[in-house]
Amino acid sequence: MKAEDRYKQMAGEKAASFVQEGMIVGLGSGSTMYWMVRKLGEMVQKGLTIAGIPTSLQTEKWAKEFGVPLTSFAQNPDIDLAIDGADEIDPEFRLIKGGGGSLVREKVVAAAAKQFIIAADESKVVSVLGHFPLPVEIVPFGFEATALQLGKLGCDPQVRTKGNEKFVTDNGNFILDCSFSRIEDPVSLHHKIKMLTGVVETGLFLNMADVVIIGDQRGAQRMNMRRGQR
Ligand SMILES: O=C(CO)[C@H](O)[C@H](O)COP(=O)(O)O
Repeated sequence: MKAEDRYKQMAGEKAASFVQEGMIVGLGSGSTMYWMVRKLGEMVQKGLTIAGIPTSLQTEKWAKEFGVPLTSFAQNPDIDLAIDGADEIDPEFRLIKGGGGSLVREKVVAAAAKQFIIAADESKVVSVLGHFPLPVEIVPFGFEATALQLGKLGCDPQVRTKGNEKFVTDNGNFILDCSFSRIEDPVSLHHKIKMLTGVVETGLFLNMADVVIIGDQRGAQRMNMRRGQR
């Protein structure tokens, strides 16, 4: 196994240890979450009673495969704990997410959760957000016009593709990947993008993460948030 995958496994499994008896758990998406969901499956086999709300169809499949019971917002609109991965994490725990294309469901679940934990390998920690192209989910109708408006904010939006086709999210939408290089003011950028007609959601997760667990060569440890920022 590559070092990066081992770090993801360590971080994902450590995040699973935060889950307690009786919790409703938001199950994030991406390869780090594979390990988290797998670990939860083992914990359930040993007697833990929980129910998960998956943030993607892929995560739902993993949960079923590993025997993690699922529930829905209709039955449980309050989530005790959401766990997810990230594409970039800055010192104030601001995130870029959506590399896997599940950002809308991930954000809905995280916003409904009392606590939000991020698990990632060390490569995701950055001093300034923006090197990873910011995913923005948009409705397909008139996406060319939405892309034009987004470009005026200082990026060159690229429609995400899968093979020869446009990538379609679990919500039936498209994703524009927007390279800004350095996002100096994530709050302002998020609001500007959200104001554009046709935009569903941005991959900027601001003031949401409570705990960040990073896997590296020393194991999996909690990252300290830079003080005085929230
Ligand atoms: O935001 C996400 C999916 O939309 C993922 O959490 C993010 O892309 C990290 O993925 P991985 O754990 O595979 O590195």
